[in-house]
Amino acid sequence: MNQTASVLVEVKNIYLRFQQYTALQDVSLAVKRGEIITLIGPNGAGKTSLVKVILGLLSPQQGQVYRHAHLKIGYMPQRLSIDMALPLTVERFLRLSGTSARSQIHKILEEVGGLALLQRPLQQISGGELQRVLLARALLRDPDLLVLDEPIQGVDVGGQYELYKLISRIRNQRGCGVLMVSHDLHLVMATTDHVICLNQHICCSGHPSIVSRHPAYLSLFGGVHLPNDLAVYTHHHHCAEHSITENPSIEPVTQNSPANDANSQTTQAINRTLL
Ligand SMILES: Nc1ncnc2c1ncn2[C@@H]1O[C@H](COP(=O)(O)OP(=O)(O)OP(=O)(O)O)[C@@H](O)[C@H]1O
Repeated sequence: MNQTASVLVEVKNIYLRFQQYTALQDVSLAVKRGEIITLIGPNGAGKTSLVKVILGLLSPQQGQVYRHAHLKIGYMPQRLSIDMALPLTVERFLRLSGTSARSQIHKILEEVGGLALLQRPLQQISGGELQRVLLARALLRDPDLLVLDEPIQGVDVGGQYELYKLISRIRNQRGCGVLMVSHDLHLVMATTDHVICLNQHICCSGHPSIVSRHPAYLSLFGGVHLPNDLAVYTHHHHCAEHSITENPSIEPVTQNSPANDANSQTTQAINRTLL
């Protein structure tokens, strides 16, 4: 079996600088179909910047970005750039992303447990309800890859757990890949396959139970007592556990090769949904 066939996106050896400040150093990762990958790291670690590089919204100074041909991405941004004073129902807001079919909007809102919100004014719904609406918007394109930048913002603790369970259920039912950003590893532990701990570079990565005991993770997020019988994970800076060597169905799209039509359409579609 071709191990690289299910890779949806891959970035290799990314360096990103803002003027003199280096936000990302030698970062590599890949997301496969059916897999949930979580990026964790402290404030300013470069998580959103990395997401934007993957989406094609930021161009790194070095490195390569590959996206599967005709990849459809559903993106849930960290911040909603919309004037909340605008009188906009949830349904109208979802229609702004280009979907006119009412039945489709109903179906997706039902999937995220938000059908009752359909005719509610957007500015009156709670933080947790808004996150479900934003998730619905990301799903409207029937994405191969869901990219969720801090999906639990503004959600209370019980709601956070429910939202992660919902994301996991969506992955199981749709078989899409999920890349999400989180601040709290323990909340996502049960619902993520692979964690990447980022602090400009990749400090450690692997299964959440391993990362949660890794010295680099502990030095960033504070220690817990380790049981003696737990295996110690070997730390690799700049590791790329899903590295691929060759895949004709994966297309390079960064600076050394112009974006093809499908990829530029993806980027345009993402930009449209950013409002
Ligand atoms: N457009 C920009 N111009 C200059 N600096 C930027 C820009 N975007 C991000 N940065 C800087 O890059 C660093 C990484 O920012 P980024 O938003 O990627 O971090 P983050 O890990 O997502 O943080 P948070 O958890 O607080 O959202 C920060 O120091 C930020 O100030």
